[in-house]
Amino acid sequence: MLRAHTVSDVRAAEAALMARTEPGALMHRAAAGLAGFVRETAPPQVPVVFLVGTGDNGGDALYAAAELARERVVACAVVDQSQAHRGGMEAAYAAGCRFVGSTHGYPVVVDGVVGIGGRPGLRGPAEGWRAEIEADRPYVVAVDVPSGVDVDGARVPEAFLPADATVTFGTFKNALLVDPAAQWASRDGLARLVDIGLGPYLPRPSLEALEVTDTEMLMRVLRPTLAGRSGGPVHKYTRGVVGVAAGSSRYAGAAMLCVAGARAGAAGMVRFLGEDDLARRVVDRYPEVVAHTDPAEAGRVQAWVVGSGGGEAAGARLERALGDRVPVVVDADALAHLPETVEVPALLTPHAGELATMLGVDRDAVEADPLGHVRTAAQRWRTTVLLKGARTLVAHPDAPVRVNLTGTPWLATAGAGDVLAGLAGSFLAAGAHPLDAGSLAAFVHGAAATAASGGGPVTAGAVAEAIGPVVTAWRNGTLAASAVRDWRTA
Ligand SMILES: NC(=O)C1=CN([C@@H]2O[C@H](COP(=O)(O)OP(=O)(O)OC[C@H]3O[C@@H](n4cnc5c(N)ncnc54)[C@H](O)[C@@H]3O)[C@@H](O)[C@H]2O)[C@@H](O)CC1
Repeated sequence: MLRAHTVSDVRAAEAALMARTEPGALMHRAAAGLAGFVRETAPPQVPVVFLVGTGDNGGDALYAAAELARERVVACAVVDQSQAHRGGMEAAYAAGCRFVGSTHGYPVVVDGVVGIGGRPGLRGPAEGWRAEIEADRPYVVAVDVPSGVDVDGARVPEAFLPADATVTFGTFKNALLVDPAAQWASRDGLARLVDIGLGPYLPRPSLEALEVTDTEMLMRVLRPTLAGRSGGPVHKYTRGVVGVAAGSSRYAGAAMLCVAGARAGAAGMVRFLGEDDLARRVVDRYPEVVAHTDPAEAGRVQAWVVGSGGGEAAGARLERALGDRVPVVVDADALAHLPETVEVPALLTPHAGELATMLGVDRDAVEADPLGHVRTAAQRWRTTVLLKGARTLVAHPDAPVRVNLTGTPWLATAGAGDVLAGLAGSFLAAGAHPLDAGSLAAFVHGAAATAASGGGPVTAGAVAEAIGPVVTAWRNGTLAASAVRDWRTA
């Protein structure tokens, strides 16, 4: 798992580690990692300017500047020379760095104005540098975090310094993984992490993200299928049955796509419950699905998916599903019918607009602070909430929030959410905890979209078709990290 920690947890871990290391050792490790990244990014003939603030973030920048000044032209623009890191300033002078007041003429800018000690926003000369950068468009490398962002909340104020890449130290920070701040931290989607030895001193993370190397959670959900001799015989019922009560005559496609997601996942069987005509069309399309039109005759399921394209029937369907006392995915129209308390293990899957309605706030407020709002909803219903977005979040009231790092902007397409809900339902039916079902579904869904897209437009149906091969590759260890996401920006 990739992990992010809060500022206070990073500071506590740093203090514990510093008590056992030479003074300045951590800063030198950070600076060496930063200098190494700049070296990889820009050839030696490219001059670099370092923006230096008054704290240790500026200290990292100064030592990296000193290291690189032996190889290339390096300048430092310092917020306040009298308050800058003393050892770092001496090293930069001794190495022959130029001291300048502007970023003009430097194709690479390293932003060491503030790191985790910064208050959101920019002040003093940094405001002017921001304007210069906006005009000149140099390549900006942020030190630890882009200066001015809200590091724990991942929100962005009006004034901050967007980066093309970020080099971070010890662990990820929330602002590097969660939008909107994460959008401004790196053009290819993920900050570079430099190990400075904090690992053993870090507590439970604030955020976690599944990676291609994390097959353990997937294997747990596949266990009913792969149990073999120790687990007894395997048949479709032991793998789990997922019930899909989705779609309406108006949104027939939602039923198809939700079933497409459900049948591609871990469950052994899909039951569909819906209107006569729709049930017939689902079976025509997917003959392996068992369809019912009368709720009283729908057999047992291990999990329900309710609401995708559900129209007016969504409320009644949700009530009925909750009455079955099995885990449930509550999607789209059914979210408006949530009871005050949900008594079964549940995964709520709103997008920003639906979450805003659930919480009685504006959609803009959710988009400006998705992490805060998904946490609020998880607490409010004491259940797992999956907030769909470019970086989908899955929050449970008692666990680190999971952020999904797979996918492509092409996945923002009609019907993709229906596929996700069905897929999550199949993992629930196979016995996964809602937090794992949601995180696995988001991971596989994003990876399938990336595979199906190949860098261009993709349909929700094509995403569903790509799920099986992605699960197979993930299980077999042949899923490449570079193949699960495509976040290149223009
Ligand atoms: N905590 C750690 O484990 C490590 C921290 N290191 C570096 O140290 C940084 C944290 O250093 P500090 O605690 O000194 O804090 P920062 O350097 O992030 O910022 C604090 C300084 O910036 C000023 N400031 C605050 N908000 C501002 C704003 N909005 N605009 C302009 N100036 C502002 C403050 O007056 C203070 O002087 C990390 O981000 C990282 O770069 C590294 O040296 C390695 C280890």
